[in-house]
Amino acid sequence: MPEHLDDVLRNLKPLEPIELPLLEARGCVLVEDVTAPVALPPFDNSSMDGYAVRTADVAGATEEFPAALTVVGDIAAGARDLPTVGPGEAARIMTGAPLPPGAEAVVPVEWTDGGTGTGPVTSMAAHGTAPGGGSGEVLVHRPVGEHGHVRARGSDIGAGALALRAGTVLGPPQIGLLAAIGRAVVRVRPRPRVVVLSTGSELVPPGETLGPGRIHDSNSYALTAAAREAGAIAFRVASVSDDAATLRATVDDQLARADVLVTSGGVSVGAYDVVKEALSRPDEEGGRVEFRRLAMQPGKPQGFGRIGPDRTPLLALPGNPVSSYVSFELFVRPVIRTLMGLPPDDRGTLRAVCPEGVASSPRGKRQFLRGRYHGGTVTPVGGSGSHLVKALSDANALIVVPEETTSVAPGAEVDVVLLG
Ligand SMILES: Nc1nc2c(c(=O)[nH]1)N[C@H]1C(S)=C(S)[C@@H](COP(=O)(O)OP(=O)(O)OC[C@H]3O[C@@H](n4cnc5c(N)ncnc54)[C@H](O)[C@@H]3O)O[C@H]1N2
Ligand code: MOO
Repeated sequence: MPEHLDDVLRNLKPLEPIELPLLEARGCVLVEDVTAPVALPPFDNSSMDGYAVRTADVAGATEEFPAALTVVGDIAAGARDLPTVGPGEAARIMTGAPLPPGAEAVVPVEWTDGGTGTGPVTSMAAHGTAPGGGSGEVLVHRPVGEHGHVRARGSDIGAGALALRAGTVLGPPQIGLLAAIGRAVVRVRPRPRVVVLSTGSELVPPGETLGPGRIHDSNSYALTAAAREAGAIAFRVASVSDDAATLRATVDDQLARADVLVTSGGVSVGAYDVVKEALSRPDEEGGRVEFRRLAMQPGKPQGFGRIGPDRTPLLALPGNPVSSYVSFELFVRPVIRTLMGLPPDDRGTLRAVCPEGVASSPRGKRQFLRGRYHGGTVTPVGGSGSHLVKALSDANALIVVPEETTSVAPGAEVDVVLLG
């Protein structure tokens, strides 16, 4: 099984970088060092709604003996023409507004009478209802130190400094930083385009009525959702019936928009296993898919190859719903991550106590049982049947039983891979 993953990832290179608008770059890997063209904050500004003052004017101020200052203006965030604050003066100032010339600090409005001539206030009167707030007199009840409640220019990042290093994965805070320094587009590894195609003449899309012997196509939905969750741009193709020529034509058509192709079903040993039939032969460019049986359960039959003019990777997953999902986790997710320039395995394994144990596991096969993990304990859900989609949806983890282990005693520890 690890050998199969090695084969799948061999010679797989991250996609060529492209420029993307910020929000499209979320989750992508940055490929350039980004420096800040401007300082953050770009100017000294107030961290409180209050009054910009000269510290000497309010030294020793108390509620009993307040400092009375003349209000020389009102400074809202975004203000351009700033009043100069001279001795004995103050300017009413809002959070984020530039510190005016002459002022050295800000006293929060709660330390003042807000210009009301009464006692301490808890807020300012709204400019709309009391437009005179930028004039008159204010009584300040407490002193403030130099730079008090002032956010200094460049205190976050200086102009010309490194904001983000190449290789950073762009999460929401990094996207926010890029926006803050004025970057609208960035150079990143793009999301791979993954085309998901299920096969089987029994398949009916959800929303349509089932006829005799028919089932709803669930794999293409689960796999497309999984590909998107892994970071890909995923397209779901309507299921293809068990006809090799139709399947081959569909796959060839889809190559134009695929960085990766994923199929489900048709890889076992039955008479209608058309994926094998359609993709085993070499294509015009010599690309072909190789089919194998791996020592794992679920997910024993697997196909992998590079096809078409661009040698597009194709992973042919088994049709049983749990098998296809587990196969995606083990093989397709690492492909998507590698193409994005991310480390292939982000899930990791942890140890957990399994109070119920595992009664039996096939010798010589690595078994991936579905489990519910909580606080260091994991409980198997639904048994080993690879048709059990409800149990899969109840699970949040895979319990990994190694090849040489044929049972796990109740209360023993097991390896667990947390899902999603
Ligand atoms: N004689 C043998 N039979 C089987 C073997 C074997 O070694 N010898 N292996 C079994 C294992 S293990 C698996 S896994 C499956 C793999 O079969 P295929 O990949 O050929 O898949 P299908 O036969 O097309 O379907 C299997 C099963 O899954 C259902 N299915 C298929 N596609 C979907 C879908 N899109 N949504 C929901 N369900 C789907 C399908 O109806 C079948 O029930 O082979 C075993 N057999
Ligand atoms: O490998 Mo099958 O995938 O065991 O059900």
